[in-house]
Amino acid sequence: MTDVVNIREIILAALMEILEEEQYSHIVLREVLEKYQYLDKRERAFISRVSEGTLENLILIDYIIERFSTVSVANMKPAIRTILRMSVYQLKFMDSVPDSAVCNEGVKLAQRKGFFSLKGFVNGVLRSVARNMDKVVYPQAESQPLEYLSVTYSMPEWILKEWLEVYDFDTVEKICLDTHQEKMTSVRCNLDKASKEEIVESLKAQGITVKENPYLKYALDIGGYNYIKAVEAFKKGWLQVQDVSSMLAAEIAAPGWGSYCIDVCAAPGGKSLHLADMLRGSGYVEARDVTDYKVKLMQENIERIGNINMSAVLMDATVFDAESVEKADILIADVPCSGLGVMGKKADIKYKMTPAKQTEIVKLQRKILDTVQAYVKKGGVLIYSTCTIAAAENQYNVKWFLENYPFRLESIEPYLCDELKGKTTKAGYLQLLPGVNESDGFFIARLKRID
Ligand SMILES: C[S@@+](CC[C@H](N)C(=O)[O-])C[C@H]1O[C@@H](n2cnc3c(N)ncnc32)[C@H](O)[C@@H]1O
Repeated sequence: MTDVVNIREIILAALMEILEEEQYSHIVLREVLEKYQYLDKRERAFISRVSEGTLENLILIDYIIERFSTVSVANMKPAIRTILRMSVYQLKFMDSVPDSAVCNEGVKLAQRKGFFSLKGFVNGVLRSVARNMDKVVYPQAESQPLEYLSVTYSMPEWILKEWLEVYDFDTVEKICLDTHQEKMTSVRCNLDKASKEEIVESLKAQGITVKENPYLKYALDIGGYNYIKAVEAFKKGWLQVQDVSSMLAAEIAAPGWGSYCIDVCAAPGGKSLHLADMLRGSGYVEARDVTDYKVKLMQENIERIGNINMSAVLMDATVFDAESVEKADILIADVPCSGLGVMGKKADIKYKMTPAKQTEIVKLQRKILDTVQAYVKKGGVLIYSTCTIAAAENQYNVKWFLENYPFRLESIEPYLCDELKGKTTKAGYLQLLPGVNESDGFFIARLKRID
């Protein structure tokens, strides 16, 4: 590596932004890798691995630090806390870096950041961790199930408690484990533009790994590419990056020929584009979102694909629009949510979400539903979806909605493969669980207007 100290300084700065300044990890890390494109592949891989690994395992790392530090992690200076965290990640998970190098670099980093008086503290904690890592006693599943799940998988206890109210221990452990697994990317093939064979061939010609998706014939799982915008099949508009769970939302919406669709929280446009493809030039899709930036993002996608009956519209879903009343055959409310179903892709979500923030999100979801339900025609369908596993945002919101508005749940079994049919699908909704299903965590309900 060209300059190990600088590489670690880059990681420290990125982690500080994410953990101490509330920035989103996927944005910070993308910007860092763009900025340091000139570094060699190994150095960039080191930056990604240490940053992402530290985030994914933060609770476990803090647990280890607490065993060897006289100062609690919460009371440390932010830079010292972050140096210890990223160093302990390397000690625990990276055999390729010698312990002595991790300790020395941690101490040098503290010095470079001006903490001369804390050099001894950093050195002491790191060397104790390095010497005694094998002796750390961890919570056991039998005697301390909550602490065991929390420390082993670095999952906040409040989230686990919510899940354990609804699912058994084994299911919760599968969800937790899945957040640490490397994932392939789901893509939706646009079979009107190219056959699946052509798309697979084009991907393989670029050295990309391709796997069939178990739930939908036109979905593929791909891996081993660097940058999606450089993938030929993507540039030609043959495929969209979209998790299969999100594709299922459009499948369950099942727009008929000529349907008018309104997607009230549409950006970046995955489900809207999917609906437009399904309409095959008939009907129309209005893809709305609340910021200029996001509407532009959708416009870019519309232009790349070309020739579709869809427009991107700037509109706040919490503000009533009289012109939309009873206009939609299909209304998609893929509302903002806590995102606990996509933690495997965005490791910091689990630390940034809190019960108070979740309560605010539920209020926003209900406000959006309250406003947009009137846009559904009589006999039309409202699809309510989220990328979370929280009952408060999913099942309880649907229950609240049915108690207050003239809709009923409708079976979604006609739209699902056998593997996905289960306890609730006849009743009209589906909760996908990462680690149990081969998808993100996602919730979909099909609600039909009855008055
Ligand atoms: C879960 S994402 C939607 C993903 C999208 N449906 C797709 O499939 O690509 C939620 C979206 O809601 C948007 N949003 C948040 N508050 C909103 C509001 N008041 N009105 C409209 N859109 C809003 C966010 O900008 C975000 O793009």
